[in-house]
Formats: sequence, structure tokens, C-alpha cells
Amino acid sequence: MDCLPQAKRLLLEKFGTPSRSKTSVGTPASSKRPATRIGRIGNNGNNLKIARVADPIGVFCRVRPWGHSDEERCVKIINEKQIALTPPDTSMAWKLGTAKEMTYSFECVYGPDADQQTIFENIALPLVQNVMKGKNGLLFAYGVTGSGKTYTMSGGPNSSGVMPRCLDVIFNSIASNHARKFIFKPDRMNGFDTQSQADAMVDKQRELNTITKTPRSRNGNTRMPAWSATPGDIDASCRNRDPTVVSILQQDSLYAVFVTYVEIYNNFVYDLLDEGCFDDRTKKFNLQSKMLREDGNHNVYVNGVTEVECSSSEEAFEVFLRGQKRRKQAHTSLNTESSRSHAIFNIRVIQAPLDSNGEEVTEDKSLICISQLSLVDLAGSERYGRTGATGDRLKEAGNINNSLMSLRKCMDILRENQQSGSTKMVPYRDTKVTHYLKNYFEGEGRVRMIICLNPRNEDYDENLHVMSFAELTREIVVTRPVEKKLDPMTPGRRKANEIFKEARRRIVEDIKIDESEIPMDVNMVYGLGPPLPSCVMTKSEEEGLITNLRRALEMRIKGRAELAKILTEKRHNFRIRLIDAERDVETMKIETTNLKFRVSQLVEEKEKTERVLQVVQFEKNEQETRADELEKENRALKEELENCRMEIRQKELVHLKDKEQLKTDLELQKELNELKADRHLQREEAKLRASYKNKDKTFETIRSLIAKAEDDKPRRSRSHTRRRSFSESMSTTSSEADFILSPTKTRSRVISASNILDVPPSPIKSRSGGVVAANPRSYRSRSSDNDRWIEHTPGQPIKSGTVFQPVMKKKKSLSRLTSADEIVNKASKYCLNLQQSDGDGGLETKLYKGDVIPSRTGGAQVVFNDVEILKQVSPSNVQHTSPSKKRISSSAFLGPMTGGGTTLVGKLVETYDEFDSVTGDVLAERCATGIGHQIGSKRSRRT
Ligand SMILES: Nc1ncnc2c1ncn2[C@@H]1O[C@H](COP(=O)(O)OP(=O)(O)OP(=O)(O)O)[C@@H](O)[C@H]1O
Repeated sequence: MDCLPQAKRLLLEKFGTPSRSKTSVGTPASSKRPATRIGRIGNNGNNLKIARVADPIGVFCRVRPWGHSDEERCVKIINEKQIALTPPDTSMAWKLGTAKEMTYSFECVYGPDADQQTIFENIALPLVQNVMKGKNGLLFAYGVTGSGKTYTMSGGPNSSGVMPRCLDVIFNSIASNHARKFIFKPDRMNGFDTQSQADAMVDKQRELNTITKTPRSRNGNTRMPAWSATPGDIDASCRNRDPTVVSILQQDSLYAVFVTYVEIYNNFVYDLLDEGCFDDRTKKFNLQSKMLREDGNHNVYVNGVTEVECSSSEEAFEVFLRGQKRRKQAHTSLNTESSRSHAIFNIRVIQAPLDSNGEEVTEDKSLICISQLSLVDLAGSERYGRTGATGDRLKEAGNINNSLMSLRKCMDILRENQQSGSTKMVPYRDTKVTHYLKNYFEGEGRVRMIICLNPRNEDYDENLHVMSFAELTREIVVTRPVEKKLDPMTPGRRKANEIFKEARRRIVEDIKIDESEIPMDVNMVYGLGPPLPSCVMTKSEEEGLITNLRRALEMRIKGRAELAKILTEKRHNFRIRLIDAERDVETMKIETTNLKFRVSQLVEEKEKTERVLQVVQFEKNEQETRADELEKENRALKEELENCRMEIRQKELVHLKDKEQLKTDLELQKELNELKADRHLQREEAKLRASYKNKDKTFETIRSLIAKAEDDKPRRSRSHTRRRSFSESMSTTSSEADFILSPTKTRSRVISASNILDVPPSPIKSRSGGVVAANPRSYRSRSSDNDRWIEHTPGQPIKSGTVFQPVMKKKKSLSRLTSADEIVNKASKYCLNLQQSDGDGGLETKLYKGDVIPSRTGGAQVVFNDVEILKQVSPSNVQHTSPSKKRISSSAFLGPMTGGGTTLVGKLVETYDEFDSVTGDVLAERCATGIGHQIGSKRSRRT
């Protein structure tokens, strides 16, 4: 509905009433020059010539403060619009004799006392207002070096210049309509695209991830660039914000602000916000020069320039500081921080209307409006001679002056074209600065210039040039930009959307229904039809516009009537639903009363149940305590039972052991008895043989007697018969003897009698006539002894120092055996070496020898068959030697040998006695254990 006042305004403009009177802030009314109407060919589709209103470039003058009050100065402020330049004696004009005081007029003149706030409000704020309306603006500062251009544009630490204030006002104004970050995305061709809120959120998240990896700024809000401002610089967080707000917002549009910062140095364009050019090695920025391009609307832009979206003026100002650090500045004799390049800081305001639901930004790219405010800090003009510049500085100065000269040339031709109607080509492309600003001078925005003056006498000559440029510029008019139709849709969508959302939230809260069940269609209520046709009347007699307008309005009236009908219907429906709802409420009230009664009953029941529950709980606790006690008792009894069982098991083990021992003893006893019986038998046999011998002698005697009586035949035949019967009886007796001496009858379990009987008897007579006890098995030929011995010496043997050495050519100590195989497969003999004291200081060494034979279970068993005893007795103790030991010793070695195996058996029986009585325990314990341990599972049978 904004279209009627807008149409009225356009009509007024059409008929010549300047609309500049609307600008309340800015140039004083008295200083306003009437808008110039210039003829320009515009293409409105019908190729009609239209007149467009043009404004002159607004030129303002600012005189910076001078050092000392007594210092002579060449600038004199005549009034708020005029200044006078007085040539000093040192000036060139004085020398040439053309010196005279010159007066110059400006839109407004600001003296040394003018503060930054005033400069901003009067010069820059109208441009900011324009930008918010979707129009472009250019503000540039021009003047000699050190005249205060940078100060005016950027400001100092405690005095914000034009640029930060512009940012403040823009962000203040769009506060409630600020689009979420990343809703607008630069399309890299000077345009913008929109994206959904979801996509914007994704981009936002990505940015947050990047920020968390980099340090934060001093105020903690935004990213702190690695090369951010040093403490001496202007701090974005410390400056005072300008609180001004311009209220010319499109309420149904969302806004975003992007900034770019470029510099033109030595006629090359550089992107001061390009982050990919920091050289870690040199710690310097290697900026790549950029190209200037034209977009589809012939707007010049820097190709590939970094456009930074900012959420606040602080953030934008930090971005500016970031770029400022890279700007080419140098110390010159005229300015300690002289700008050696033209810096252009662009603030781009993007606005796009919300969709018909007032929910999201429209996707229609043609409805996106981009307006740009360019703030240009030109490098200062300077004379070569004055600065004394050389090298790079000289080259810079040359380029600066060239570009400023080119700017002046362009202005000159432009003015000539405008004044004389000529169509000379304006050489914008001569330098980058004129090329870049071309669009502004051709009518794409409002242009304002601040002439900065340094009133020192030394600057007079340069100031003169600046003044002539200012005069020239003032005469140039710039076409006023066409008012853009920013939002063609019905206004109020955003508000309606908010109201609708609030209503829906309340319904969801109160009635507890799903939010998705309530349709979201604000358009139904607020869409009054298609947008109104253009109201711009190009010809007074044009009828079509009014007809179209009438038709559109009639459609709207029709639409409104339809909406009214729908409203009535909805009202009716709503009333019916309301009545139903009231009825429901009554029913519910009754139900509520019933339920309350039921609830009170349930509460009583619940209390009763709780009491019962308490009693049950108490009982349960008691029973649990009792159960715990019983459990403890049970556990103690189980432990006791287990102990008893263990005791029984131990006793059973002891019993079994005793039983085993008894069994072994019995067997040994039995074997002993058998051996004793054998010995007795052998004695009896010997006696019998002796008696037979006697009988033989008797027979011999008889035979001789018989031989004497041979002559007597009958007696001889009788004698023959008798002899034959005696021989028969003798043969019978000898077979009986053989039976008695049979090895099988004398065999013991421990010692193999067959081995013993295999050994031939070797009776040797002693000198005394007795039989010498000699064991042929003890003799071994050292050359033919192939037996492999296992030597077992338990404990640490005592060195006897005797010549008595058992012959064991191939022997291995039991303790060195590594596997059972060494006994089973390799060893054939076993020797147990036992040493013990005889109690009288003597040492008794016993060697128990035996054969190693394989056992049935695959192991090995030792069959002892010999004992050798070495007794070392002190001569003084010979008398006291124990008789029993003597007996054992002598009986073992000096026992009677009547021949055959009998002698050896007798000897072995004696030794077995000894073995059994003296070393039985040792053998049982040590030998069996030793062998058993060495052989492992193949434990040999204890013998
Ligand atoms: N109106 C002013 N009030 C106070 N100080 C000022 C004013 N104008 C300029 N100055 C001071 O003068 C010095 C030079 O100013 P500035 O750097 O802005 O000059 P410039 O025109 O940008 O020079 P150049 O072209 O060499 O860059 C600065 O220290 C600045 O603070």
C-alpha cells in the first residue's frame, strides 16, 4: 500500500519539484543548488527519451588544525561556504608575479574545530540513508599529503571517522531485520544468491569450526587475525559507537552487510582482505594484483575480491583494520604515515524481501537489491621537489600524481560533455582508480567529495591545484539513481508471520496438539493479489497506466471481498466451534467433579494401603535379618564340614601310605625269608654233598674190597648187581640236588639269579687254606668295558683320598641328565654312591651297583646286583669297630665259596641284608626319588 505515496512522489519529481528538501540531515538548505535536469537517453523498452534528474557532485571542504597560532597560513575561512587562499611569499605564483587571493565556494566549509561527528552527519549520513534505500554512494577525500584525508575517513583512536560511523549507523538501522549470516552468498560476479536457512546454518557451523582453531580477538567476539591491530592502533572494541539510526527500512525485507577493501597502488589493484597471501617465511603479505571486470549491468568490480559478511560494526571495523595493516604506507618528510595508495572501502548492503509467508528470504534473485557505499581515501598529491622522494617513493609519487591527473582529466571531459553536449570519450580506463569509480560518475550513485586542506604556507601551491580540481568537480552533475521498487509484495508479511507464529505457539502450549497440525499460510490472509503495476508516468497523456492501476485495484477490491467472505465463513465456523467447546466445558466440569470425588476415595485407599505396606515392610525387614543370621550359621557349618572332610581325607591318605609301607615291608620280609630258606637249603645241600662224598669214599673202599674178591664169580656177580642199584640211587639223588640248586628256586625279586648263575665260579684258595671271596663281576677290563653308567651321588660327596676307584669308563651323573631317554635308551648300569660316618670318626663309602633294564611301561628300572664297601678307619679305632659292622663287611666279602652261583647268592644275601638294614631308607627315599624326578612320568620301579 506504499505505492500511492511513492507514485505521488515520482509524479512530483517528474514535474520538477526537487525531492532533496526531504534530506533533513546533510547540506544546509541554503547551500542547496537546484537539481539539474539533463538529457539522457534511457531505454525503457519503448525506446522513449526520458528526462532524468541529475545532482551535482557535492564538494565539501575541511581545513585541518594548524600547529602554532602564530604560524602563517595560506587558507582563510570566509564563511561556512567559502574560503580564501592567500599566496605566501614563498609560493610559485608570487615568484611568477601572478599572485592574488582566490576565493572558493563549497557545499560547506568545516574549520579546524569541526568534529568528526559533524562531518559524518552532514556529509556521509545522507549517503548512508541512500544506501539503505538501495542506492549507491561514493564519498572520497582529496587533498595534499598530510591534509587529513585518512583522519577524516577512518579517524583516530578516540575519534572515529566517517567509515566506522557509517558502519555503526547501518548496523543500528538493520538490527531487527538483519538476516542470518550466510543467507546471502556472493556469486563471485558482483552479485549475490540467497540460500535457505538450513544451508546458512551449515555454513555458519563451518565458520565456527574454523574460528575455534584460531585465536580470539581482544573483545572475544570475533576472530582475531594473525596480523590484527597492534596495541598502538585503533582498537575496534574501544571506540565509541555512533548511536544514529535511520528508519527507512523495508519491514518485510532482510538485510546483510558485506565489506570489501581494495587498494590501488602503482596502478595495480590489490585485495587487502585476501588471506591466502601471507608468506610464513618472510612474515609478509604477498598480495596478488586483481583485475577489474564489468558485470551484466556494466558495473565495474574487482574480480575475485574477498567479500566479508559482517554481523556487527565492530566486526566490520576489525576487517577494515585487518586490511589497513596491509595498506602501503610510508614515512615521508611531510607525513609520518603517508598513504602511498588509493584505498577503497566498500560497504555493500544486500536486501531481499521475505517470501509471501514472511518466513524466508525470497529465492527470486531479481528481487535482491544491492547497494554500495564506497569510501575512498585517495593518496595525497605532492610535488617531487618538496618531498625529496627518491627510489620507490618517487615512483609511488609519480603514480599517485598520474592517477590524480587522470581523475582530473576525466572530470574535465565529463564536464565538457555535460555542458556543451559533446560526446567525447571519457578516458576512465587510463588509470585503475578512474576505471573503478566510473559507474559513480555515470550515474550509478550519489557522489560526494571532501577536500582536505592543510593551511600551511608550504602547501599553498598544491592547495591551489586541489582547489581548481574542486571547482571543476562541483560543476559536474551525476544522474540521480532511479528509485528501485524494493519490495513488490504486500507489506506486513513479516509482522503477520510473527503474530501467526505466536498464536500457533500458544495453541500448541494450551491445547497440546502437534504443531504440524496447524497450517502455516500467512499468504492466504495477507496476499491481496499480484503486485501493483508500475506507477511511473512517463507522459502526461498516458492513459494505460491509470487503466492498469484501476484494474489492479479492482482486483484487489475483489480479492478483499473474497477474503471478507472467507472471514465471515470462518467467523461462523468459529462461533459454532465455540458453542461446542462451551458445551464440552460444561460436560468436563461435571466429569471433573466426579473425578475429584473418585480421587479423594483413591487417596484414602492409598493411605490405607501405605499403612499395610509399612507393616509388611517391617516384617520383611525382620525376616531378612533372621535370614541373614541363618545364612551365617549355615556358612559356618559348611566350613566345619569341609574341615572334617579334609581331615578324613588326610587320615585316609596317611592310612593308605601306612598300608603301602606295610605291604612293602611284608614283601621284603617275604623275600628275605625266601632268601634265608634258599641259604638254608644250600647249606643242607652242601651237607648232603659232603655226606655223598663220604659215601663215595665208602663205596670206593667197598669197590676196592670187591675188586679183591673178583676172583670169586658168584660174589662178583652179586657185587655188580649191588653197584648198579647204587648208581641208580645216586643218579636219583643228583637230580634232586640239581633241583635244589636250580636258579629258579633261588631267585629273588630284587636280584636276578640268572645273572648271578651265569657268572662262572672262581674259587681261589687263600694262603691260610680258606676260600677267598672274590666277585668276578667287580672285575672289568678297562679296554672292553662298554657299559654306560648313571652315577648317582646324593648330596656333596666327601673326598676319600683312597686308591680305591670304581671302574666306570662311560658314566654320567644323574643330576646332569636332561631327559628320561638318556636312562631308557643309553644307560645300562646304575651306581649309587653313599657315604656316611661309622660313628667312630671313620668314613664308610658304599657303591650300590645295578643294571638298568627297561620296564614294561616303557620306562626303566634298576636291578641292584652288587655292593662295594670302602671303610676308612683310623688305626686307633680298629679295636672299637662295631662287631656287627665287621660281620656285615666280612660276611659280604669273605663268605664261604663252595662254587657255582651258590657262593654269589650267599654273598648277595648278606649284602642285601646290609642294603636292607642300612641303606633301605636312603634307597627308598633318595634313589627312587632321584630317578623318579629325573625320568618324570616314566618312574622306575623301586628295587
Ligand atoms: N582535523 C584534524 N584534526 C586533528 N588532527 C588531524 C586533522 N586532520 C589531520 N590530522 C592529523 O594530521 C596528520 C596527517 O593526517 P592524515 O594522515 O590523515 O593525512 P593524509 O591526508 O591522509 O596524508 P597522506 O595523503 O600522506 O596519507 C595525522 O596525524 C592526523 O591525526
